[in-house]
Amino acid sequence: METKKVAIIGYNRIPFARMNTSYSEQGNQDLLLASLNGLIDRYHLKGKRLGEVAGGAVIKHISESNLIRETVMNTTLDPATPACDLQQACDTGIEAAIYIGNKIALGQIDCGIACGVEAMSNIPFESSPRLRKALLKANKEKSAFGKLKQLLSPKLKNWMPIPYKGQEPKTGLVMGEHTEITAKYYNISREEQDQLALKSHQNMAKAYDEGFFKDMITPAFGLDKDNNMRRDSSIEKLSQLKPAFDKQNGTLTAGNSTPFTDGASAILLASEEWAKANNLPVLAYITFSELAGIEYVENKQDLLLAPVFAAERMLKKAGMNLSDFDYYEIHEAFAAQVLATIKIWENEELAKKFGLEKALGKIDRSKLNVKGGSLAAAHPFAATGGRIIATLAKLLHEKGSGKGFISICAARGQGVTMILEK
Ligand SMILES: CC(=O)CC(=O)SCCNC(=O)CCNC(=O)[C@H](O)C(C)(C)COP(=O)(O)OP(=O)(O)OC[C@H]1O[C@@H](n2cnc3c(N)ncnc32)[C@H](O)[C@@H]1OP(=O)(O)O
Repeated sequence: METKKVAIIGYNRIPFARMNTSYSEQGNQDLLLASLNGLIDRYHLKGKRLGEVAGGAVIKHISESNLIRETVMNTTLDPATPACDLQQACDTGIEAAIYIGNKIALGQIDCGIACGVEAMSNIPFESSPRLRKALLKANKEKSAFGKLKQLLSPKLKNWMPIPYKGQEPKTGLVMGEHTEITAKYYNISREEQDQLALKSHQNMAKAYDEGFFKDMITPAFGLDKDNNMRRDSSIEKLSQLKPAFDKQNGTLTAGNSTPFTDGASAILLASEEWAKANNLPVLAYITFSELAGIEYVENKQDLLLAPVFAAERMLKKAGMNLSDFDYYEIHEAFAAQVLATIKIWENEELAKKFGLEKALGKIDRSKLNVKGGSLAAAHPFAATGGRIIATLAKLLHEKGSGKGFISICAARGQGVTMILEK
């Protein structure tokens, strides 16, 4: 069976905001709706029935189990547009693009939207198992006295809401603690991390000045720019920040780690035929992608390094070398994870020790995250994939030719890589 080419046709996101700042009153639906509405307006999709909308949020309330469909129903798309919720940690957005892309490739749909959102300011709190049991039992009691007896049975401490900590259940460590181990194990210095963080902010500030984001971002809830991006950062300031996860001997700080973030993004994918029929130019094509997992309970240092293997498998299938690309978009969850990933790809000895057949080639650093990365834009988990794919598609469209490489690491030891081609 012949497959169709998967074209990236459009994009839209809202500005990303540090948690508890500009979007402190908004939930997942509000942010996603703003992002989808911007996309619908820009590409004149009002009233159209699309093949499917797929995406998700990493953290949702119980009432949001059909978040994407619920949000689509609030847009001006034809309500006959079906939708699907996906969740896969920080690779949710890119996995949504792969899901929609595969359906287009197989001819099951001719167009669709891949999207992602994170409303960290409004994340749900969990309740203790003891309290949950008491509430369920109280519900079953017939008499008011019986209900009261059940409700009063849990100790006061069981009534405390349990906040999100982002720990890996299998290790009990948060991602910053894992990445602190990564930095030490792979000898990633504080200075290298701070330099990468500074470059991310400088690149993004330059991109804003040049108007790169003008047709990519729609203002929302009074915010018109990513509010984590700093023009006042410097190596001096970054080097003075205190370690955040290993207070004594750590190198990860608030400056070289992403903050918790609110935001949403969406991209429009289609077959070439649909693009032509709708008079919309193709920005770039998704040509390859790969998902990998990695062991990280014994090897705590490797939690965010699964893209190392994804890249090896993907490049082999594509018949390409890591040096063959015009641009590289590597998700900066932490500067240390980016630097460790690249070090393993580039260093023959380290690559073999890690389990690769051989080193994958060099990355020209002047082609890396040229419009800023997650350290500057910040990182609303499920929305990051859309931001990265959109950025690379626009870069390739402006250049008029070439290839781009994407790498996104995620919690639970998973990672995705992707190739876009003009
Ligand atoms: C989920 C997945 O699947 C995979 C992934 O992507 S993993 C990534 C997941 N993300 C995380 O785990 C988030 C990790 N981040 C955190 O926990 C927190 O942001 C953190 C502990 C690193 C920092 O939290 P914090 O201490 O509250 O940071 P914050 O108060 O904003 O900043 C501390 C200081 O650094 C300064 N600072 C931050 N960035 C700076 C920069 N670039 N330049 C200069 N100064 C900076 C701030 O101004 C602040 O200074 P003051 O104290 O003088 O105000």
